[in-house]
Amino acid sequence: MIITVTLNAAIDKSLSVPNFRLGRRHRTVEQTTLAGGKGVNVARTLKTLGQPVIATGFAGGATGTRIVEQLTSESILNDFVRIREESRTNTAVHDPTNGQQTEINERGPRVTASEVDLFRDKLLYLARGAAMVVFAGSLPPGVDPDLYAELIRELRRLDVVTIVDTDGEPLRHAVRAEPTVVSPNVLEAEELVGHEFNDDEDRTIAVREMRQLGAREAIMTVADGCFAYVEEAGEPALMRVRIEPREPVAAVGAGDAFLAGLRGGAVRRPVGLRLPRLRCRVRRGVHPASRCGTHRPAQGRAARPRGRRRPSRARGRGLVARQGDEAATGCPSGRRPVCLCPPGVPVSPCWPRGSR
Ligand SMILES: O=P(O)(O)OC[C@@]1(O)O[C@H](CO)[C@@H](O)[C@@H]1O
Repeated sequence: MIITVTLNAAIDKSLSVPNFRLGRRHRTVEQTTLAGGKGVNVARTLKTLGQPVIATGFAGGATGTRIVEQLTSESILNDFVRIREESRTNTAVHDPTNGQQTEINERGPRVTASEVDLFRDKLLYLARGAAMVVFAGSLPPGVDPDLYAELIRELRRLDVVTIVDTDGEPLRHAVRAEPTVVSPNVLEAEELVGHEFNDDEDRTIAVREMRQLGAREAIMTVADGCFAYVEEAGEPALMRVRIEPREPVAAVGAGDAFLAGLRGGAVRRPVGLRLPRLRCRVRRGVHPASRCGTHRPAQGRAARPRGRRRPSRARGRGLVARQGDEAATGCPSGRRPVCLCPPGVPVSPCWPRGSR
């Protein structure tokens, strides 16, 4: 189970306004409203990918009720703390003539100390059945900027993976609490490390710096993918992942969907939080026998003699290929891989021993 935390949930209003100009009156040609906030968007994508997920956070007033009802109508499990003040509405204006988007986010409701206490209790209770908690988005007024950091420390004690995507002071505190992954966008990352990035070298240095600040892994999203410093079989690995450009459906929440896809793939794998090797420029190549050319099994596990394997959570859940699964793995050499591909990706072919 993955839990997503959205302390400043919103109704996202997206307006399509051709030839949008400041200081003028416009009429929309299209408009949509959707329950949002970064954690809610992550939950929606995880649900679409078939991952068990619960969305939590604060929801207040009629807008809060609307957020909860909309999530429920989308069959997204949710358990929000109801607060006295009204949840916010965020507005994005999209101009189809030039593709530009202008976003205006409200600050959100004032949350009281007792409402924060209720949330803390709820999260720590839910986390007992969770593999991962994703903290995403801004904090509403009244919430201590240290809250994410405090919860990350608590969750580390429960052995729960923590992912943080926020900005400003909450991000600075959170990264020092040693989360498993920190995942800001470029602007948020520049603010965190304290300098601007002019080229890819600066961006690569930045993900390394974020790791030095405390995060075990750092992933910085950019327009065409991400820069990442992650653990590969226990070793740190720097990666530049490029994603093929696609026709955008909506610009709001693209980074949240990216994070959900990446983490949804990682949660089922027993060790580390590996990036799928899709279109990665990595230090080591992909084995030529690879049918899909993108995946390989966990190193060491396939080579360990039978009977001496450490039990893994994923294997216990029957999520990885085992001895005798030739038909499933399509392994040409007869060696059985332990496939750690992300869900939804065909089972990886064999990665012979010692070929790395
Ligand atoms: O004000 P925050 O919490 O930083 O961001 C909120 C927000 O802009 O982020 C999402 C897109 O990433 C939207 O659903 C939402 O309105």
